[in-house]
Amino acid sequence: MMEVQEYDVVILGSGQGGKQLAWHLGRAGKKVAVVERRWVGGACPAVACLPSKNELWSARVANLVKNSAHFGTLTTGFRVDMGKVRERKQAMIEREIELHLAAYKASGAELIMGSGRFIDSKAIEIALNEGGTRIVKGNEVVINVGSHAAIPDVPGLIAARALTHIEALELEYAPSHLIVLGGGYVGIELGHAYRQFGSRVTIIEPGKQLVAREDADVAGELATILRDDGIEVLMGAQPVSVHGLSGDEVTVTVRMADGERRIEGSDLLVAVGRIANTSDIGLDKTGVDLTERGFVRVNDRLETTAPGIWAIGEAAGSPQFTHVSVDDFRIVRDNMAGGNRRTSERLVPYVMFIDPPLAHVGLSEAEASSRGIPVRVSKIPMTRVLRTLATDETKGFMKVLVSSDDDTILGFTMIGSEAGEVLAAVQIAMLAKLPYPVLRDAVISHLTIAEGLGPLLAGVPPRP
Ligand SMILES: Cc1cc2nc3c(=O)[nH]c(=O)nc-3n(C[C@H](O)[C@H](O)[C@H](O)COP(=O)(O)OP(=O)(O)OC[C@H]3O[C@@H](n4cnc5c(N)ncnc54)[C@H](O)[C@@H]3O)c2cc1C
Ligand SMILES: NC(=O)c1ccc[n+]([C@@H]2O[C@H](COP(=O)([O-])OP(=O)(O)OC[C@H]3O[C@@H](n4cnc5c(N)ncnc54)[C@H](O)[C@@H]3O)[C@@H](O)[C@H]2O)c1
Repeated sequence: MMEVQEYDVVILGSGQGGKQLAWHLGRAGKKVAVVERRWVGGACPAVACLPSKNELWSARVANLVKNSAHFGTLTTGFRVDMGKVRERKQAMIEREIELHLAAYKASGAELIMGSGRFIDSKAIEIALNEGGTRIVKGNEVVINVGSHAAIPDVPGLIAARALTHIEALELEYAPSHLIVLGGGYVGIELGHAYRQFGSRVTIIEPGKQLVAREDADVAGELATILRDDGIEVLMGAQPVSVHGLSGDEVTVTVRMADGERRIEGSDLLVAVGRIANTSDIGLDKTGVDLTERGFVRVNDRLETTAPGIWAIGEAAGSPQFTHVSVDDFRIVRDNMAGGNRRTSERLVPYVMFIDPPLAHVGLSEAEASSRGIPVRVSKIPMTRVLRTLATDETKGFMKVLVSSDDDTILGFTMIGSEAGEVLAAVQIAMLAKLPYPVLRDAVISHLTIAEGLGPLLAGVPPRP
């Protein structure tokens, strides 16, 4: 019988919240093990947020150079070196790995590289990457195994060896024509980046709008921006078959309201959502239940249905953002220590990093309406923000929702230059429960984008 090594806490998956918890508990003197099969710091710094934003930044530079004559800088032709783009991204990932290893070492938490699977309620057998097996058991266990890209059941898609975000971030060429399945976060961010690198891009979205959770005016503005930049956006387009091979020649047939259409391209990216990595980790041995969609069932303290087992991040069905997984860590940390923090009490912002970005926090108009919450709405185009006169970054708008009952800010959405930074200012006002006239009348530096909050909030209609 193999030795079972006992720990105070075992964390399965070095995800965004789990690693923070490991470092915290390790520093506090607990005996902690983290089991990670592939990426030292989880998906975000290896194959998701950081590498994608790194390449998106390179794409923005390419776009600025392409348009530099407009700003008075003349170049004698330019070309994008995708090998160099990938190399810069890879160097950042290597630095991240070193930083993560140093953080593990400094905290005293043990990182075990291997694939983990429950064999008992709190015991995990690890197939070690270096060969061999270990069994670790935690007094408490945390599941932080994340998710992977879903591959829809479309005939010919598997044979076409389509890219997911992982392979798309490794390309050493800009595809001549990239076809993207999915008009969500990954498809739009990477599709837009490759357009800026010079690819022809077609985005195929079965829904009636892009980014389903946003208001129709937001999704419409986004589609306009993508189309103005030369991206073909097909909505209400259901992929029915795929032929050929991504990286060579690939054809996607879609069914649309007016019949079938064939799109011929060179490369195919699949970005249709995520599936939790929960199917093969032995949860049947634990008493941990899953939801119908395969996420670990948790309460809003992030406790699973098995005592002493917690779940964090995407595997727990939390909103699919790194900052949410990190907040899950804070909730589990405090609840493990006897506190009572809840996921239902938090305000979750998010930013889609296209150029210009889309940022949102709080209620949308559609949510307010479906929940019967009366709101006052103000919206201004980015052309009303004085800074855009200087930068020519005039695309997009700002929109704010204020309660009709009092002066509370309930929601904010912006597509426009620096949207993510302006978002944080509004989010802080919301957290502080600042009545909107206080922010409206704040002295905000001229000539910043945030200055636009003045005219935006001045446009809030009076209380009915
Ligand atoms: C292309 C892309 C770009 C993104 N950009 C952003 C962004 O800009 N901002 C943002 O907030 N979010 C972004 N996200 C989302 C963000 O990456 C995720 O929400 C975040 O990484 C989720 O973290 P997590 O804690 O759930 O786990 P993850 O970071 O997914 O980590 C889970 C870890 O568990 C490991 N694991 C799984 N099963 C096992 C097992 N059986 N044994 C051992 N280890 C296992 C995996 O290898 C992985 O390392 C992006 C996602 C993608 C795909
Ligand atoms: N900037 C960020 O914070 C960032 C960036 C990337 C990803 N993410 C996170 O990762 C999550 C996953 O991203 P994603 O883009 O994979 O999913 P998504 O849920 O954002 O979008 C998936 C899209 O694919 C469409 N779709 C579904 N089935 C399809 C099919 N058969 N063919 C074509 N399209 C289909 C859906 O209608 C939807 O619009 C995001 O929701 C987000 O939470 C965040």
